[in-house]
Amino acid sequence: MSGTNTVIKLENVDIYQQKHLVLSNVVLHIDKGEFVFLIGSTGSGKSSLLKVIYGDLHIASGEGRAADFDLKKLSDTQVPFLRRKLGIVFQDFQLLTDRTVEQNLQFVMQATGWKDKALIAERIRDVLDKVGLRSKIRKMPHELSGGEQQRIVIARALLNDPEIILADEPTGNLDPDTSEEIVMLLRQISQSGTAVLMATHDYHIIRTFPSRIIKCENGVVHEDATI
Ligand SMILES: Nc1ncnc2c1ncn2[C@@H]1O[C@H](COP(=O)(O)OP(=O)(O)OP(=O)(O)O)[C@@H](O)[C@H]1O
Repeated sequence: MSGTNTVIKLENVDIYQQKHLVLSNVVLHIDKGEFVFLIGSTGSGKSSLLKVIYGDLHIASGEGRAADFDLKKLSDTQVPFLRRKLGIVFQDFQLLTDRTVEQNLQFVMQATGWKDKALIAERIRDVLDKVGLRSKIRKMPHELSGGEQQRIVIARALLNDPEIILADEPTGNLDPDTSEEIVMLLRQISQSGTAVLMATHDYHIIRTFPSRIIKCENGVVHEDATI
C-alpha cells in the first residue's frame, strides 16, 4: 500500500526500448521529500526508467503514476503538464548559452504559461536564493563555473515547484568537491519536500550520503538495494 504522499508509483510495469524488453515487472514507489539514488551498470535501464517517469516512453503493461498523472493513459497534450510537476536535471548543463541566467529562467517561465512580470521576477529571485546564486542573475553561462551552471539548472528545475526532481548523472561533469556540493543542495531540496531521484555511477558520492538506493540489474529493478 502506498499513501497519498507517493509521488511516483509503478506497479508491474514492463519497459521496452523498441522491441527490446529493458526492465520487466518494475515495482517502484517514491514518497514526497525522499532522496533516492538510482544505480546500475551502463545499459541496465536507468535512463529508460527515468523516461517512463517523464512521459518519454510509454508503458505497455502494469500501472504507473507520476505526480498524479496516469502514465498509461498519458496523452501527448498532457506531457508538458506532467513535466511542469517534474524538475529534470541532466549531466550537460543545457543552459541557453546566448542568454543571461535571468533570461534563461524567464524563458522557461514564459514557455510554461507565466505572464505576470512581477511574479516572474519574484519567483526567479526565490529559486536563485534556494541555490545560493542570486548574485549571478545578470551573468552569462560562460561566466559561471560548471558547478554554478549546474546550480542554475537546478534553480530552473524548481521554477514550477515540482513534486520530484529527476537528476540523470547531475555530477557527471564536475570535480569531486563540486559534486558533493551539488548533492548537498539536492538533499536540502528534498528535505524541504521535493523528492529527488538521482541516477549516478559515483560510488564515492553514494557512500558519502547514505540514502535509499534503487538498482537496475539484469532486467529488473531492486527498490531497496545496496552497492
Ligand atoms: N532509443 C533506443 N532504441 C533502442 N534501444 C535503446 C534505446 N535507448 C536505449 N536502448 C537500449 O536499452 C537498454 C537500456 O538503456 P538505458 O539508456 O536505459 O541504460 P542506462 O542504464 O541509462 O545506461 P547508461 O548508464 O549508459 O546511461 C540498453 O540495452 C540500450 O541499448
